[in-house]
Amino acid sequence: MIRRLAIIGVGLIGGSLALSLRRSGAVEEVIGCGRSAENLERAQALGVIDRGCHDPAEAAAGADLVVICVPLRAMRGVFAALEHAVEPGTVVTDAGSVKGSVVEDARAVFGTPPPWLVPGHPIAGTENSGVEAAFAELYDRRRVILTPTPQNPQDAVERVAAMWRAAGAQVVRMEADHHDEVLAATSHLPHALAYALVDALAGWDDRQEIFEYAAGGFRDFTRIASSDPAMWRDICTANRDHLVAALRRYQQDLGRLTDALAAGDDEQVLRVFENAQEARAGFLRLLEGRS
Ligand SMILES: NC(=O)c1ccc[n+]([C@@H]2O[C@H](COP(=O)([O-])OP(=O)(O)OC[C@H]3O[C@@H](n4cnc5c(N)ncnc54)[C@H](O)[C@@H]3O)[C@@H](O)[C@H]2O)c1
Ligand SMILES: O=C(O)C(=O)C[C@]1(C(=O)O)C=C[C@@H](O)C=C1
Repeated sequence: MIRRLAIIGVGLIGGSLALSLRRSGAVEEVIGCGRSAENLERAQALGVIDRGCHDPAEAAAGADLVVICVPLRAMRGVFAALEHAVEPGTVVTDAGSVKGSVVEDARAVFGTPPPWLVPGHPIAGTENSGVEAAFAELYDRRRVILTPTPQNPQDAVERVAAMWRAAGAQVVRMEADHHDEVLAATSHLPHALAYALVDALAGWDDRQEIFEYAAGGFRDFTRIASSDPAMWRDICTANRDHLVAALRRYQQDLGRLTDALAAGDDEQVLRVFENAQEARAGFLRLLEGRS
């Protein structure tokens, strides 16, 4: 049971966490921290938080768990605000989509990452932002990756893991750089490709006609290009090296497919499509296996 939970950044991710913990009866009181009074009032009206404030230090006072759910660019400022505010026994975690940059931010503010800060990342989300988009089921059977630092005591890591399990998620641990390499391929690359595709087509001369006759395939492929551009700028630049490597590798594969098509190598084109279909079926089985 969490007596007092502080959510810094009450949007899709933080709001959904509060709702899922309320659903399971795992939290007594939720304090929300944000910049705009209007958003905090909305969060309170939606039953996401019990009360709000603007200062992370005030939100953290007396909390047993603090979860930082702000865009990556705001992470360092929140750490600075928490520096002298975290009381003994309080554990802090975050939901940032890149973990190496969060540890770097912690080093920049604290020197050594503090024992009470356990970095984490829920692998769940949607293309919608803000507290209005939050829902209690977001983390059901989804993975949460924790990337503990050498400074973290075991009980702090376990406290964060127990919170995510109470929210419905399955928790795994990983080294931060490995996390960033894997997520570059499965999350950051697809987002970059979706944005790039829609941006490219929007710039073609006959764009009116292109969008006029696009349907389900185009909508499914590009859903994630509706995500918040600033948030994704932060994610892609925070994971620049791994994302650039993934993009270059993908460009090579796309180049080979382009060559096969241009050369009339229909067998090769079919091989690529068959491999992809089989691999995606395996991915869907993996997802179903978790439900
Ligand atoms: N959206 C996703 O699919 C997803 C999935 C997993 C993790 N994440 C990560 O979770 C974090 C939050 O993403 P989200 O989708 O909930 O975004 P969001 O825009 O829905 O919510 C972020 C909230 O933080 C607030 N905020 C910004 N700067 C702040 C500051 N300095 N102090 C306090 N509040 C501040 C914003 O006003 C907003 O209410 C990001 O770091 C993102 O990388 C996102
Ligand atoms: O489903 C979506 O819309 C998402 O973008 C969720 C998604 C992803 O799967 O890439 C996005 C960012 C995260 O850090 C984790 C999950």
